[in-house]
Amino acid sequence: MTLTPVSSWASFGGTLSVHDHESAVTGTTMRFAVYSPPQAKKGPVPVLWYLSGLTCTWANVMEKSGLQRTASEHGIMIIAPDTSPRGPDVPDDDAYDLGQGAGFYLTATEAPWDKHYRMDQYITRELNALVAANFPADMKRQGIFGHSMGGHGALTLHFKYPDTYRSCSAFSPITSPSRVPWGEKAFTAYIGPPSIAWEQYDATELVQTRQTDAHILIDTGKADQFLETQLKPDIFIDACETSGQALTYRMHEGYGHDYYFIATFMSDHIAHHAKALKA
Ligand SMILES: N[C@@H](CCC(=O)N[C@@H](CS)C(=O)NCC(=O)O)C(=O)O
Repeated sequence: MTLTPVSSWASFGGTLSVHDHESAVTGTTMRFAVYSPPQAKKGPVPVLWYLSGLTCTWANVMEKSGLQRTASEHGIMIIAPDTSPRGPDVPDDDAYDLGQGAGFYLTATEAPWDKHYRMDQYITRELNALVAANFPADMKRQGIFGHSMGGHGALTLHFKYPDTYRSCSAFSPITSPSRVPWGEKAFTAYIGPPSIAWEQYDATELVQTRQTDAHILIDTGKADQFLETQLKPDIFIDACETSGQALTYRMHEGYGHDYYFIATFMSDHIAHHAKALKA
């Protein structure tokens, strides 16, 4: 698998680089970014995956969250994949919450989405192998976090692959997509009408049977415009209490759904993963 370099910048003693590659899983050219900390010049470092939200690419978190400073201090590599396959031949929708930019980290089974939309397989298998082969990454020490739709992706991939993604956190995640409009719309389009298949992509369902040894950290703003309609923290908090999943869920007065909020708490999240992965 060949990587095509797109851009590269020095940052906090490390390197932020962007790469393209042909994906056998999505059948498209995929783009992702890597922040490699200075410690990676001496040997493999822990890897932290950041899954972005609706409408985003690799760029939002790398340009707006300021993660490079703390990732550099802790010696953590950060990988930011795209949020969907893209291109003129990839099905799309006029709405921002379906199609390109809205892959929901699942494998679509419904036409026309089923040909390219396989973001969970892309991230857990193909991009994982690419990172292992091309970067000084210690693949035995991986964590995962994300925002909104990407927070949902991080939670579900952690519950499904706890031995791969040993630590987990999220900013303003959708925690029960089966019960909210964003999820209902995307799941119906990608995997068909409500069925047992919905449960395997729903963090609130997964935590009931697949609770892990990790301590999950979640931050959400009390002024988030999606709080009551799309995020519904209480459903997930209750499910974690019932199943015994360790969770710290912090609600922050005045903060919204944006990267000003994420930037405020980014260093806490990287420190949380560094501690769990013993960076
Ligand atoms: N722009 C959309 C909302 C999409 C949105 O808020 N996306 C979040 C993730 S769910 C985001 O991170 N947007 C990009 C950014 O803030 O840089 C709308 O019209 O309501």
